[in-house]
Amino acid sequence: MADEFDVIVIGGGPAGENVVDRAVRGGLTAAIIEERLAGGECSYWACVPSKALLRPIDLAGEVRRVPGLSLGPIDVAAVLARRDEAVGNYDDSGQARWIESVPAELIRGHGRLDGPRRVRVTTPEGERVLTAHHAVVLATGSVPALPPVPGLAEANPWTSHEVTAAKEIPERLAVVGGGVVACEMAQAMHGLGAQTTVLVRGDGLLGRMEPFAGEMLADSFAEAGIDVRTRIGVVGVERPEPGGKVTLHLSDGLPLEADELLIATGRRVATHDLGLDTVGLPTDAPVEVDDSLRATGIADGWLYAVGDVNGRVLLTHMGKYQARVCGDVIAARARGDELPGMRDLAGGYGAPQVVFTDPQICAVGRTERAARDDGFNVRVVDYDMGAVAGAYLMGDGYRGKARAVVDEDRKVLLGVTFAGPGAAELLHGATIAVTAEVPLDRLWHAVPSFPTVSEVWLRLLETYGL
Ligand SMILES: Cc1cc2nc3c(=O)[nH]c(=O)nc-3n(C[C@H](O)[C@H](O)[C@H](O)COP(=O)(O)OP(=O)(O)OC[C@H]3O[C@@H](n4cnc5c(N)ncnc54)[C@H](O)[C@@H]3O)c2cc1C
Ligand SMILES: NC(=O)c1ccc[n+]([C@@H]2O[C@H](COP(=O)([O-])OP(=O)(O)OC[C@H]3O[C@@H](n4cnc5c(N)ncnc54)[C@H](O)[C@@H]3O)[C@@H](O)[C@H]2O)c1
Repeated sequence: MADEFDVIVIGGGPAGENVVDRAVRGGLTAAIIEERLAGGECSYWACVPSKALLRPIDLAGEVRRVPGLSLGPIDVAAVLARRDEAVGNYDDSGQARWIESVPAELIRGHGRLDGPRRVRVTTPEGERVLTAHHAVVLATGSVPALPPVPGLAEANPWTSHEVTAAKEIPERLAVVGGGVVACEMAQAMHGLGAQTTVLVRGDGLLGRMEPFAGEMLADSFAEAGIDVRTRIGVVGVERPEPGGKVTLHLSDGLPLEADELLIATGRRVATHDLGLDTVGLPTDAPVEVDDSLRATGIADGWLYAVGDVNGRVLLTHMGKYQARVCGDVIAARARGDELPGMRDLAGGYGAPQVVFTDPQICAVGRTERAARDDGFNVRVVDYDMGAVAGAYLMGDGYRGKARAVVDEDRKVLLGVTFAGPGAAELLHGATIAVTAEVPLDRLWHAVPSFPTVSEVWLRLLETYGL
């Protein structure tokens, strides 16, 4: 006799956990299947450890900007120990207790679809076959992708997994990629003592954001001594001794030697051995969903996908948001409401994101380019954040820049980007303004406190002409 649940979730990361929470709140029974650690990539090998490694570097930057404070050398062992604490020493018993408290059943093992509404789980004790009354939700996340460079796989390079769990800081680190993982981890490893070279295939860092953000970050990296090389490819890799020195052959013809190599060239969805073929879906592509997070092309609509695996936005907070929508939708449909109101709207506005480098790069909504490509009547307003009184008080030589992208037809914000120290906490105001489509003449009455960096909002609106 098969085990039966109202909802079965495959993948116990932040997205999967939030589906279970919402579905159970909606009166359903649920099971969640996890093959590694409950809490997912985010808790152990991504967001949490990376931010634990970056926090001291961020703070050191702040201290350097304020006269009268002195900074001793960073105690690397203490930083790594705090990182270990932040990831619960790779023990998920706290998360497992939380799942029990929902209440939901945590099933440890590898889950795969086995035809409509059925999930086969390989557990340490043997095989279990589960049946879902209402829904199966895929929340299996993503894994690092290695480009097909000769010698690379054999060189056993670091990916985000190894760098966030580093036990030692390499003397010389080569980083391939110019995206968020490359930038954050180059900043962290350099700050902890690695001589760091970043090899970027494109023209600059953070190519999906406003160009000034990547330029400011590249300037800051150069000042700090991080060597950023753009328009360069890796054509071959050699590592004769496992764990020994690694030589990168570059497209400019010059070799680069390093003690460790970090590949940060993006991710692919975790759909390997997930049984997608048993329900007629492609096995190596993101699981396409509609705005209620229901997989498209499935008869009876019992399959959903949330988080990285649907390829919409690879960010924890967006995966959790999708999960809340998805859990509520499943519960509503189970009650017989075939057209529940909940929909993923936020993704369409442009997700908020903070890159935790120095300067912090924060953005929500559309960049100028994306807004123009989408056909909006765009006006761009820029302001030097260093000219705001609150920024001066934050420290000497505060440099920052803000950009607002305005829809001139509706007089609302389409996107906002801030680049500057401590800018992360400015972002949510922008997220509210963009998502709620607050009219600019109404936003004008949201008075920022003096002397905070938030006064940049006032200056942006004045520069616009209000
Ligand atoms: C270095 C790094 C730093 C990041 N920092 C941030 C950040 O600061 N902020 C942010 O918003 N995002 C950040 N991200 C992105 C974030 O980690 C992901 O968007 C997030 O983890 C996605 O959550 P998820 O639940 O979809 O998947 P995951 O967190 O990947 O969890 C999926 C879970 O499913 C399990 N699983 C997979 N297949 C199966 C199976 N067949 N059976 C059973 N279990 C399975 C996996 O073991 C895993 O535990 C970062 C990513 C990286 C790599
Ligand atoms: N603070 C945060 O919010 C945060 C932090 C880390 C990661 N993340 C998320 O995790 C996801 C993965 O991050 P990522 O940095 O791995 O991916 P990414 O897609 O952001 O960046 C990948 C980079 O690698 C480059 N690249 C791709 N293929 C290459 C190749 N063959 N050779 C050389 N360069 C190549 C790309 O041009 C790009 O610069 C992102 O979507 C990101 O949003 C978020």
